[in-house]
Amino acid sequence: MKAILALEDGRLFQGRAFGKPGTTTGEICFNTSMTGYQEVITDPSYRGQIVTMTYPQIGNYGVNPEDTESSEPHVRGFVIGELSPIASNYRSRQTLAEYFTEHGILGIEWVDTRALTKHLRSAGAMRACLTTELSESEALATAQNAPPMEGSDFVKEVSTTEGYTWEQDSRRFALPNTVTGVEGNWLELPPVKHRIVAYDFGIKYNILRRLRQAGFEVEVVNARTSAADVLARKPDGVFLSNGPGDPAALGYIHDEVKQLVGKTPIFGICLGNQILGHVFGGSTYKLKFGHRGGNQPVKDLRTGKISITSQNHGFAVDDSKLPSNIEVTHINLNDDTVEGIRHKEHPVFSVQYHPEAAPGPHDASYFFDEFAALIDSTK
Ligand SMILES: NC(=O)CC[C@H](N)C(=O)O
Repeated sequence: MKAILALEDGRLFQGRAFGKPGTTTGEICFNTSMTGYQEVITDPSYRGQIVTMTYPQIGNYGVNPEDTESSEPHVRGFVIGELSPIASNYRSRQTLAEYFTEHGILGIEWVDTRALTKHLRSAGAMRACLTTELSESEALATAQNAPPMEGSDFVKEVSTTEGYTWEQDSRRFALPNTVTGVEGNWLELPPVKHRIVAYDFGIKYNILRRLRQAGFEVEVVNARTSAADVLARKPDGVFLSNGPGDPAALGYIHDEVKQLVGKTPIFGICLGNQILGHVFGGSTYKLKFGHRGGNQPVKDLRTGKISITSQNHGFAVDDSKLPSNIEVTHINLNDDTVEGIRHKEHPVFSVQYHPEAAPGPHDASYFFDEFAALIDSTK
């Protein structure tokens, strides 16, 4: 079945549909990761977006139940060069096309994703319509009428309704006995040392796994939980998660987090970093085309060390608006944008990128232990 991808500026692409036929709109963005399509598709931060993968062939290792980053896919649509005709891996349970059909997601293959990505890099992020039903002119009009990403609160769609304590089976990380031949070959989890509350703005499973591996018991709460409610639980610290949409549209969250600063140690990732930017009196702005992929170079300004990092963000903290009690600790070497900040008086720090990887490099994974050390230093 034929599919059309129409960009709001009139650029059109045609290809072959897979997954669930229909019509979908969203902000179109590109991800340069070579592997990890399943983690990308299920990352709640992609809510409201049509994602293009620049890696030419996708789907070759299928879909398995262990590599999801949340309970469902969040991309509004998926654009690729070629859907692998073979899904082959010992953990694969279904093909990507079957998974999309089951979850109602429309994909398009046979798109020149290099041309599309170069177009987005020069023209900037924009709205798009992906359809198997509409004509080219109808698809274009639908893209132009879609709501913009600026001002969108998607956190309310993805945050957990009920609070819960993260339970982790250490065997999740094991290679099965059928591969290793060894009974009980799994990663032992350390004993719980700290108890924290994590705000769920669209949290990825691997953040929860990495926090547990660093000795945290994590109580996950809805994005609307008040600061008073969080403090009443007497946590050792508070974590602010990643999440979708425009960080400037979340005033109700900024107001609560503001009341936590100075009361408890805080660590934020991605949307959590942007929320802290607002809480500290600064602001965020939309990047021309965002950072999404597993090869983003970040410099730690305190040590001079460079990490290759996993990223997924379309907004950034404006360093010119940060007050003098906030230190910019990390910058992106591609465009000098803010990648990490720290409060000079209170135990609060955050990074714009993804130390949990999933997918991507593990250079930055030490931040989970740094949060534990920060909590210890304040006790
Ligand atoms: N991964 C995230 O937390 C993304 C944060 C925000 N939605 C952005 O696009 O910049």
